[in-house]
Amino acid sequence: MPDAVSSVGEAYPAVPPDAGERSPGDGVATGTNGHAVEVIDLHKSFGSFDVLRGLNIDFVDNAVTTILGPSGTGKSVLLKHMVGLLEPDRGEVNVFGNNIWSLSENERSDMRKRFGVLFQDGALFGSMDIFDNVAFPLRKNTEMRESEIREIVTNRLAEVGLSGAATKRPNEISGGMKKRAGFARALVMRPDILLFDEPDSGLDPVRTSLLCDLIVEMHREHRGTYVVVTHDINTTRRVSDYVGVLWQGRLVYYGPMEEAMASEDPFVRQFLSGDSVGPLGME
Ligand SMILES: Nc1ncnc2c1ncn2[C@@H]1O[C@H](COP(=O)(O)OP(=O)(O)OP(=O)(O)O)[C@@H](O)[C@H]1O
Repeated sequence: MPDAVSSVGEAYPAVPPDAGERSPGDGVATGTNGHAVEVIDLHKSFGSFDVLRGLNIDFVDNAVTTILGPSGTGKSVLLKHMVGLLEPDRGEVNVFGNNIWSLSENERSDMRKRFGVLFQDGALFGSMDIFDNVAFPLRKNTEMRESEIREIVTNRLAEVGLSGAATKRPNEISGGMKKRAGFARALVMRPDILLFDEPDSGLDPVRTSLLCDLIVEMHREHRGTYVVVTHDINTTRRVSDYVGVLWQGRLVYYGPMEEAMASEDPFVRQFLSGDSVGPLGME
């Protein structure tokens, strides 16, 4: 297993990522330039539908970047490329300076272990209790003794406020608790990069706020590069260091959170205000 902690730097780079036009191979041969993941000219089509159409975005090491965008614009497809579950038609995804698709299958598999993913519904196994769900990645991917696993899982469950739910099955707990259990499981391998696919979906505003606080707290505690896909402006405001807006398979805005909130950019303004009039249409 790769050393999940040492590769992550301590501070945010002062310079935000370059979201301009680039070609594969540009400036990626050496190191990461403070970027955990670099997405370069990414294209992906399904049949005749061009989903990603030359997407460029870099994810700053140790920062929380939120990706906003209308439904169907390719946010989940982007996350799947980042973790190496989808192969680009064109372009590159470099993780800590390595193009995922230049790696051997074994190396790619090791690379995937540097990611944690929190799916919309927590993606818990219904047949296992919460403890076993959280322990699953450790049992599958490591040689750890059961006593070590117990200690780690107990700590992670305490951090997400689920100590009392360890023996419950997923169908015995609420949607918010499932998300927290999914979060504990995503953290258990000490990932360098954590991907959240709409962590707030299906939660009421109070539980959304509590989950956001937890994301911020866990990031402060464990560090790492967090990428949060959401439609929720309150989530964006609460958790983000940087904000990107995706539309029609391209990045149409990128900036630090405070700038995004004050931005006059028409894409950002329309998304933040939920206005039906503006550049973001149904097509
Ligand atoms: N494996 C696939 N095969 C065919 N089409 C796909 C596949 N995966 C995604 N798509 C299509 O790509 C488009 C973008 O999907 P994606 O799930 O990335 O959107 P999204 O921006 O995450 O939307 P939402 O906010 O609604 O979750 C959609 O039209 C979707 O149907």
